Amino acid sequence: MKARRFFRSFQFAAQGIGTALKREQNIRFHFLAAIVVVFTGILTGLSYMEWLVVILLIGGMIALEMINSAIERVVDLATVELHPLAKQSKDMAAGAVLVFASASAIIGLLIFLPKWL
Ligand SMILES: Nc1ncnc2c1ncn2[C@@H]1O[C@H](COP(=O)(O)OP(=O)(O)OP(=O)(O)O)[C@@H](O)[C@H]1O
Repeated sequence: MKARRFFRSFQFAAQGIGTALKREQNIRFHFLAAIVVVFTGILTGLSYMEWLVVILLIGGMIALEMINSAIERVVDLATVELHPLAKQSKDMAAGAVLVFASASAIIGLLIFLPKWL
């Protein structure tokens, strides 16, 4: 019974990923970018620790982008009218994505650049 419940939750989560991929261009872009980064990592040759960091950043970026999309949907569901709190909520969520993306880009450069130069 518990295993069935767990499987159902897993199915819903997979549906969420499918919906995000279908409906959100940003998330498709992040998946594509992740594939490019993994191939570049294989060609460049990363250490065990560097792979751990890269995988963490890729997973974190996609997960955060999905949370951002989820927040946008909840806000749109809560109000169709313009509201300062709706704007703050959407903009903060977008800001969180920007913060993580900037940190990921800097870490990516710190990992890859020394190997290429
Ligand atoms: N209900 C609302 N009330 C006030 N401001 C809003 C509301 N909905 C969106 N905004 C603001 O308007 C701007 C543009 O929002 P818009 O809806 O175009 O994009 P988004 O919903 O943030 O993202 P996406 O384009 O990916 O759907 C953002 O600053 C957002 O915070």
